[in-house]
Order: sequence, then C-alpha cells, then structure tokens
Amino acid sequence: MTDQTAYLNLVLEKLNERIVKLNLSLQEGAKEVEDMHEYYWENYTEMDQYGYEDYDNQQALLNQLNTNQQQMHLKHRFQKMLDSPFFGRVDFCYDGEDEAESFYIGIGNFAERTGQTPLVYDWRAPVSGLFYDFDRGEAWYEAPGGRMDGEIVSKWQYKIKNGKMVYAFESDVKIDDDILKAELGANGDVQLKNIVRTIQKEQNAIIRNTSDRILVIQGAAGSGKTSVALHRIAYLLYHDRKNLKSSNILILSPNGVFSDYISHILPELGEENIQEMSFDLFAYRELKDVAPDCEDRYDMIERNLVHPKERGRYWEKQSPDFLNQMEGYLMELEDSLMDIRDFTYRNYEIKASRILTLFYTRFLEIPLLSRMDAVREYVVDDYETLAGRDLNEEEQQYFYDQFMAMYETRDIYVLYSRFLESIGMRPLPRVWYEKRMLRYEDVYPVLYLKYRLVQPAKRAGVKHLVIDEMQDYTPMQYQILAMLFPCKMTILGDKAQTMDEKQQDVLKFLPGILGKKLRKIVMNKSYRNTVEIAKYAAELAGITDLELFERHGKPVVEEVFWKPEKAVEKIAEHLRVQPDGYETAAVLTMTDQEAWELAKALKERLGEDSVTYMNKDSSRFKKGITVTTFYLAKGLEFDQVFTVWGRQPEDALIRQAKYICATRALHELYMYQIASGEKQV
Ligand SMILES: Nc1ncnc2c1ncn2[C@@H]1O[C@H](COP(=O)(O)OP(=O)(O)OP(=O)(O)O)[C@@H](O)[C@H]1O
Repeated sequence: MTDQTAYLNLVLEKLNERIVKLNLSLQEGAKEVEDMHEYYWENYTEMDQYGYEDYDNQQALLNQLNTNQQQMHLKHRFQKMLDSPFFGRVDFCYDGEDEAESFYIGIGNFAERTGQTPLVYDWRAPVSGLFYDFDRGEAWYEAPGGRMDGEIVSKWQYKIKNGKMVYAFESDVKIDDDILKAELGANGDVQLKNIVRTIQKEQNAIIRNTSDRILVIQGAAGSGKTSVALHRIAYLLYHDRKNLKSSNILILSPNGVFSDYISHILPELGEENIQEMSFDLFAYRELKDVAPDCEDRYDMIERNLVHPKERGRYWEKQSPDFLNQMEGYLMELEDSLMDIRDFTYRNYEIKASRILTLFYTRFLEIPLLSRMDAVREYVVDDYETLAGRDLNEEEQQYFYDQFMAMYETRDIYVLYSRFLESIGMRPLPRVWYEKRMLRYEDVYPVLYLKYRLVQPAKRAGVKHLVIDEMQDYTPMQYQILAMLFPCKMTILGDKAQTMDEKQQDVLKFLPGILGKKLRKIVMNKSYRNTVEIAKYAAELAGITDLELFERHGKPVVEEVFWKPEKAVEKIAEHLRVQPDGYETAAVLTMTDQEAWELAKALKERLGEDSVTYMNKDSSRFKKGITVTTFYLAKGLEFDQVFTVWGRQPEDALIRQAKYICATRALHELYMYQIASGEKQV
C-alpha cells in the first residue's frame, strides 16, 4: 500500500469515527432540547414574576439548538468528505527546518478532534495558498501571525472517488494541465461545477483578494468569472465568519434559470446558499405604487430584434445625458411642485413663510417628496407641546392631508411623464393607475426619479453585493445600485457579451459612479470551449487578445438551410445526448417564437419528454435537450450547441447573439442559418 493510500484510509477511518461521535452527540442534543421543552411546559407557571428564569431557559434552549445545528453542519461536511477527503498535497519545508511537512488539501478542514492539527486543510486555509500559487521551489504563505517562508519540496494531485484512490501523481508545475484538460473535457453538468481542484493562479488571486472594496472582473467568455466569484464568496465567508454571514451576501443574477444553475456551488463548498435576486424583479416590486405593470427586459429584446429602429431609445433613456437632464428637472421641481400655504388648526397658526424656511432650510437634505412629512412631524410636535396633549387619529390625518396638499402632485408617473415632455420626448400615456404599464426603457429612469424624490430604504443587511453579467447594466442602474448598496462589491462580466448592437464596457463609467478606488482585473484565458469553438467565436466578435486553453475538438459546422424543417432534421441527426453521449445539448434561437416552434418540431420528432423548451418564466435548467433563446442561455453552457438564425436581417444585434450562442458550447458547435434569400440550399 502506498503512503497516500494509507493516509487516505487513515483519514477515512477518522472521518467515520467522528461521524459516529457526532451522531451520538446529536442524539443527546435532541434529547436535551426535548427535556428543556418538557421542563418549560411543566414549570412555566411557577417561574418568577420578572421572567428571568423564563429568559434563562430560552437562552439555554437557543444555545443548545445552535450547538445542534453546528454539529449537523459538521456532520454534513464530513459525510461529503467521505467521498473525496482531499485532492491535493504540498510538502513544505519551513525555512530553518530540516524536514518537510505534508499538508493535505480538501473541501474542508478535518481534524481528529477540535483543536488538533488538521489531517486535511480547507482549500481556503492560508497554507493551502501554496498549492495554487507556487510550483516546486521557494514559496511562502501569509499566516495569521505573519509571512511563512520556505520551500515546496513536492506537490501532489489526487483523484479520489467513493473513498477510493483513482490516481495520484506528483506535479512539479502549476495545477497540472492534464488534470485540467480532463476536467474540462468531461461532459457539462446540469449545474456549474466547483473548481477547487484546479483553480488557476490568476483565478486564485481574485478569490483570495480581501483588500479591495470593489473588484471588477472583465473576463472573456468561459474564463471562469462566475465560478471565481462564487469561490470568492466561499473564501470570504470562511475568513470572516464573525462579521460575514451568507445572509449578508446578495447576488444579482439575470434570471431564475441562472440562479438555479449556480445554486449548488456554495452548499457543495460547505457554505449555505446565498440570497439571489434579479434586479428587474426588484425594480418592478419597488415601482408597484407607480404602475402595476412593467414590461420585461426580455420582451424589449424581442421588440428590438423585430424593430431595429426602436433600439436606440433604450440607451438614450439610460444615458448620462438623460440623467443630467433629469437632475435639472429635479432642481426645477423644488419650486414648481410646491404650493406652500399658511396652515391653521383651531387657534394654532403657522405662516407659509415659516413653513418655507423649514422646508428649504432645515429639512433641505430630505428628498423632496419625503420632506413635507418631516415638516408635518415638526408642526405636530409644536402643536402638541403648545396644546399640552397628543393629537388623536382623526386630527393626525387632518394635519397629514393639509401638508400633503402643498404638493401639486405626488404621482411619480405624472412627474416622469412631464419630464419627458419637457425635454421633447413622447410623454407616457395618460391613463388610470390600473391601466399603467411602463416600458422597459422607462423602468429604471422612473425608479431613479423615485429614489431621488423619496428616500430609498438602504439595504443595510447586505455587506457584499455580487453583480454578474455586469455589461447588461446601464449607468442609470449602477447609480441606483450605488444608492441602495453602499457595501463591498464583486462585479463581473464580459463587454463582448452585451445583449445589444453595440458592446458596453462598464469600466469606462463605473469609476465615476462607484469611486476611483475600484480594482479591475482582466481574465483573457478561456476554459470552457475547445480551441476550435473559441477561435470561431472570437472571430465573430472581433476579439484578438484571447488566450486559449489547449483542448481540441471537432471543427465548428456552418450550414445554410432553405427551410427550418431541414435544420430540425440535421439537429436530430447530430444530437448526441444521453444515454450514450453528452449530458446537455441546446438549440439556441434569436426569438422566443422561433424557440417555441423549433421545440415543437423537435418534440414531434424525438418525443415530448426528451426536449425542454425554456422561456423567461422557466426556473430550472434540465439535463438533455434544451431549446431556448440566446438571451436566456447567457451564462449557461452545454456540451453541444446548435445555433439557428436567419429570420431577421443579419445586423449587429444578431452578430452579438450569435457570439453569445457560440460561446455556450463546450465540445461541439453547429451554426445553422435558415436562408431567407433566393438561393436554395
Ligand atoms: N480553474 C478551473 N478549473 C476547472 N474548470 C474551470 C476552471 N475555470 C473555469 N472552468 C470551467 O470553465 C467553464 C466556464 O466557467 P464560468 O461559467 O465560470 O465562466 P464565465 O467567465 O462566467 O463564462 P461566461 O461569461 O461565458 O458565461 C465552466 O465549465 C467552469 O467549470
């Protein structure tokens, strides 16, 4: 038996022992909780009148529940580790020592007993940095007590499955390319995988960065941005357990399918899952008092595909110019919106001039539509002091109505519409609240206007915001995010994957919004696609600075068909999904209508259950064949991709869409155009 197998067996034995002990202690813990409940029910009527004993009991119960929960958490981690307790090892000789020490690295720390030297170190532990950052030779790591220097004598990589050693080999260079190639060459999972075994040096630098408040990652398609961002979260949680809980992290993700796709990484890394939200859904919720309905982003994209002339309007309304005009309008409103009058109630009187002073001097800092309420509160106080009594409910309402009547209107829909008119744009339709529907291009301008007029609630619980697909957010949206989340941020995306005709590089304007101190990192190396696919896609987008990971596959197939049925035939012919082939395949179209039609045709051919049609309301990414649009496939990956287009004239937006589709493919890419011209193919 080799050393490593012996060590593996030792770790497995100790893991099993600890699991048995944890089980016992969990049973005792559960009994303890039960006893506490029983004691409480039997005795609570006799507990002292001030509730001290009652309080003590509740605290004890809470502590016990916490302990039980922590133990459960540990047990889950150890059970997971039984499958593969470690994946790497570094033999490190500290300066001044004669013998090297072996550090085994796995998804979590494991020691025989709490407090003892770990048998396995968490991949996020300081010493594990050696594994990712250095080759054999001189090396160092930053320990809590300071920098530790020494020499890496050897480095090992292991594959262990079901508790059995599949392979073990010594690698003297960086995380070995062969292992990475094997990982990348495997079939795509239905969910994004964790990459702890093969994190690359430049990725590790981002994951372990704790010093920058705002980190912006511009990364090529497939460079591992999403993976790195999630591992970074796991790293930050591990290193700042006291101040940072998973509930303090919020990830802004494009849609439900994407959230599902990334949802298991953190639990797999031993962390709880984090809150996730689509900024659009948040905005729609926040605007419920302005309009009951808002157009969906994806509906706008569809509209833009069919009516190219309308495309510019969206960007016009999100531009810094438009925002400046709105700021000018807000200044004007300060005066034009107000109709400040004397206020009297019984013998009490407060002159307009006094209200004006309060409004424009004392409470000037408060946003305009919240400000009069502050004045009202002040006056109510004044009245109550003079009258020597509190106002009753009816009187409170009277005060409120009178002060609110000093605004000419408080309807943000009306105000926004007037603003549009004032700058020569078409106003919003004049309809009752129930009939209002905001177009997507107006959603964020209205939200911005709202937050400038009414104090937004700060999301204080959020200490770290992750923004994925950063190129899809406009300057206006970043302004709003900066107002709502004055916290640390990890922002990631790819300027080449904008869902619009022109690419957007947010790095041009982000420092102006979030401050100059943001740190930007560029990741040019693509890991997802084969060289053939990556080169093909880069050419589509005019990218020249892409670094490729050397993994080869089939050449990209381009074909033109006269009829969609012919394309369906070819897709069916080339599909190689389970049981004997790939895990996932996608047929990607430009519009939802096309996706629906192709899904129908494929279902007729291959059977209803073997094809999943995915639209904007879907929330799951499933194994097998998925038919959907390019904009919903963003961020996802598939073993095989068939891109089908041709109904719309080939313009800049369609080229962007084709690029997004092409970069989704791991192993095989087929680009099928349905010809709409004369020539028959
Ligand atoms: N170090 C790594 N080891 C193994 N696999 C990796 C590594 N880095 C990236 N990958 C793989 O590359 C693929 C792309 O990763 P990911 O989805 O995180 O990239 P991305 O930059 O967010 O892509 P996109 O912007 O195109 O959606 C995934 O399959 C991921 O597992």
